Amino acid sequence: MRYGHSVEAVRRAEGALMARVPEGALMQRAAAGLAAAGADLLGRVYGARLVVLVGSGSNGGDALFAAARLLRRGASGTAVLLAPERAHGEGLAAFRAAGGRVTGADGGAGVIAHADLVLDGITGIGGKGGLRPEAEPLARAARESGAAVVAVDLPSGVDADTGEVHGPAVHADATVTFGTYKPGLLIDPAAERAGALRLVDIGLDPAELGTPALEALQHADVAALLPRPTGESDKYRRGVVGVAAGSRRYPGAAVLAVSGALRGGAGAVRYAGPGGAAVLARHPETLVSTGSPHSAGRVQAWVVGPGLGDTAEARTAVDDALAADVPVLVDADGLRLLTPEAVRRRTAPTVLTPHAGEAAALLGRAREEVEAGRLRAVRELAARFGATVLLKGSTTLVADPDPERPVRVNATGIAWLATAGSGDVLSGLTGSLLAAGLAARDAASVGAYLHGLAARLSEVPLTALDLADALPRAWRNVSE
Ligand SMILES: NC(=O)C1=CN([C@@H]2O[C@H](COP(=O)(O)OP(=O)(O)OC[C@H]3O[C@@H](n4cnc5c(N)ncnc54)[C@H](O)[C@@H]3O)[C@@H](O)[C@H]2O)[C@@H](O)CC1
Ligand SMILES: [K+]
Repeated sequence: MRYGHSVEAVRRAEGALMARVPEGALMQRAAAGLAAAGADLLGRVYGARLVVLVGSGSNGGDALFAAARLLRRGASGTAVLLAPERAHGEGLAAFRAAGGRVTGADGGAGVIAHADLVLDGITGIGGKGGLRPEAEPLARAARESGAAVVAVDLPSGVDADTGEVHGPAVHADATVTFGTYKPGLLIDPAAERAGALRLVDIGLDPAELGTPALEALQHADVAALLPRPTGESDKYRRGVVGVAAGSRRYPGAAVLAVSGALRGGAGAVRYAGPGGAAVLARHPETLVSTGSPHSAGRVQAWVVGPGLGDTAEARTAVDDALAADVPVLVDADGLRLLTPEAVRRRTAPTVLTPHAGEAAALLGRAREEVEAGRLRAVRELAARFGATVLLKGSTTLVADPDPERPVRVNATGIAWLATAGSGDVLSGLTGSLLAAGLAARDAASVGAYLHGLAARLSEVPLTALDLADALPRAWRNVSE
């Protein structure tokens, strides 16, 4: 598992550790890790040209000490001081002693143009708001130069706790972060500014960090959660997933949701609705009925919504599924037929899987607002509906109705997933994991993980059916 902790938690753990170690020791650990990452990126340190962007806090101190280490290995460097009177004194002294030159913000763009490596030490976890006006041209110059841009702890200008970006921010090729990941490094739009992530252990005590704000499953976590048949399993004990999707108008959604469901580990898939003929043509193993979920027979979880349309039958399908005392996943058209009260009344878990536009409609807000503040939106939806909410996007988030539990973030997705029907496959897959017995947030986060991985393992441009076909490869990939 990869964890992200809030700034408050980091400050608390750092404070406790600082009381136990000699003054300056943490900054030296940070600087050593940062210098090592810089050296790896450069390949050859001797003769490399460095530029250090230095703000007024300890983030600049880290950058200056790291640069001093690289200068002692034969690099040359210039520090661009954004607040000359407030730059980290000891860091600056070490940098000068190692032969570093110093300039003001005005001289920055010129040196950046010839740099091999730019260290962004403008702000870290102490930063508020976007970059200040004097820093903006430097961030732009860094991005336009051929230099590798390494953010120190965080790309300056992004919000560490939420992943929001208020105004201009540094765009890094890599970020070297200290002690623990910060939520902003894992959630878009900030995550996209961070580039490749590298975590440097500075000795923070996990007990002092406390419960993370965010967690991201890794291969081993997913492998441990995947349902596996045992010697005693039969198809019913493995779980039956019901799919109420598709309509006369959109029969394809039925086929795609069933495709995902067949690859999610349940023992059998029941389909209920008007798309049965199309489903059987592609998946003869499906148990098909034409009525609503109520008359479809026993299942351990329902998936309702993809391609349902907004007819009376669609409404009945959603109401029927919600009335069943089993986990229910509601997606796409189904989301438009929901009320928070109907979801809150349920005792079995409910999973909602909106994309940003659907989430915006549920919250009564603009889509851009949801995209800019994904963490806030997913938490708010989970609280309002008392449901597990999977907010789709480049960094998919899964929030539990219990606000104390960390939000899960999935980073396996790729841009090619934005293709028609891809969400239908995800619904079927996640519903199948629910039917196989996974808890709601595990089913949602494992579903998102496998779905993204399947995309990575597919030929591109990919189609939704390719994704379903690639799921066994994703399954194998995490299990190996
Ligand atoms: N506290 C610790 O024990 C350690 C801290 N470390 C580093 O210290 C950083 C935190 O240091 P600080 O608390 O000094 O905070 P920062 O260095 O992140 O920034 C705070 C300073 O920036 C100014 N500032 C705030 N928003 C700004 C903006 N938008 N534009 C320009 N300036 C802005 C503030 O006035 C303040 O002077 C971490 O991110 C990490 O890099 C590391 O050295 C490891 C140890
Ligand atoms: K930074």
